[in-house]
Amino acid sequence: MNGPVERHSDDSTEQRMIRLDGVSKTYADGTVAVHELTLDVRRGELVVLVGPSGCGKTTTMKMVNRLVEPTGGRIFVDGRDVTHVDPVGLRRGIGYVIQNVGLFPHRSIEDNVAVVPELVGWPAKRRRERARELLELVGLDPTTHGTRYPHELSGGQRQRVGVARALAADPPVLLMDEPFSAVDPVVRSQLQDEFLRLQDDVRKTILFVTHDIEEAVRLGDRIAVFKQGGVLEQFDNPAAILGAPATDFVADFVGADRGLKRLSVTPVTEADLEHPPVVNLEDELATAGFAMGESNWAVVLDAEGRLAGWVSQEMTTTGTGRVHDHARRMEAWVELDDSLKVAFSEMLQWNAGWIAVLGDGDRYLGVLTPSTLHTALRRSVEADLLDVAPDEVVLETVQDA
Ligand SMILES: Nc1ncnc2c1ncn2[C@@H]1O[C@H](COP(=O)(O)OP(=O)(O)OP(=O)(O)O)[C@@H](O)[C@H]1O
Repeated sequence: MNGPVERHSDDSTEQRMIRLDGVSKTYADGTVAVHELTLDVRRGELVVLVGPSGCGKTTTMKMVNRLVEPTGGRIFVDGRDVTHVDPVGLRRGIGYVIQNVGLFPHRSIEDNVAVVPELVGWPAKRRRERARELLELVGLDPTTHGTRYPHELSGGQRQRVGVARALAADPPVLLMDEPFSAVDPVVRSQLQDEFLRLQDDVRKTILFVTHDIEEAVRLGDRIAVFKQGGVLEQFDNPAAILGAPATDFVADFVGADRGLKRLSVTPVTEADLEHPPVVNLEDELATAGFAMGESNWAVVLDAEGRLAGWVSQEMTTTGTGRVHDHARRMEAWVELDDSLKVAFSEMLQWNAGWIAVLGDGDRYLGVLTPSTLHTALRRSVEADLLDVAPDEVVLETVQDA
């Protein structure tokens, strides 16, 4: 394996919202929590810090809002060196979400969300409107939940309030420290989905800490993998972390099943698709049978090129009339850019030997089979290893070996 890598592209100064420049932290007792860390987060990007317990993730994050003072190096937020600015003012411009949220127990949910706007002197009406708007944004009903107290909500709902509170003053930067780890796996997965949708809307610059590689892969635009002593082992996009771990430590950390994890970060592309015969709903069965040639089945489209179903060669030889009298509906489909994981679970759910791939609002593009799905996965792994585009990869097959 190669040594640690740090890949950057498009790194103009305006692009960088958070920059750590050779930052270190040695605690008073001599513990080296972070060692000369250089790392940046681009505007609107979500970077996940991941690594085993005690590797310095939380320390790194807390140095950005100065809850911990670095012992070396410099930190920039939006181009400004924040190492020596007033920490209280700094923190007002940086949203902070932590595990177990830390809501004020004797304040209503609405008031909890409005804490920062209150601190910075917004009038009551504006605070209330903002709180209600944010509760809605994170999937809570302001009328039902806004007047309740923290203990009257579920753990997942409290985490949502934590996110709403962090967004209240519309800070450009969010720091999130294991925000979803105190809830059960099902709620956690829901919160992650909602959070991704929310981030699509609000596009904040986010530094996110977790010790869970699955969460990192799901949420991160880029992932920084740390090992003990706050040493950065690899900083790259999820596909590259899974497909081409830079060190043995990263390979161990992401796990032997990284090929499977990779399914969730590899999108279906047009190059992966097969193109079986296609017939039209209005075709005569005989014409359709002829168009199928040697194939046992064909995809059926309507007049606008949308997926209508499928028809078998046998139906065309035993039946009469037109395709639409015999075609079967096709329930198993995905959209272009869905992940291979979504495609694979769709195949399993419908027990289907192939699934249709649609793009551009319902337009049929081709099909994906278990074998093309496997090829797509191998191609994306090879592409990362060779650092080329996926369609430039020539895969060896067992027959070639
Ligand atoms: N206030 C402190 N004084 C001394 N050592 C500390 C202090 N805070 C953290 N440490 C030590 O610094 C190292 C990094 O801690 P940190 O909390 O940053 O790790 P982490 O990666 O966030 O861990 P976890 O995943 O368990 O939260 C650990 O060895 C920890 O014991």
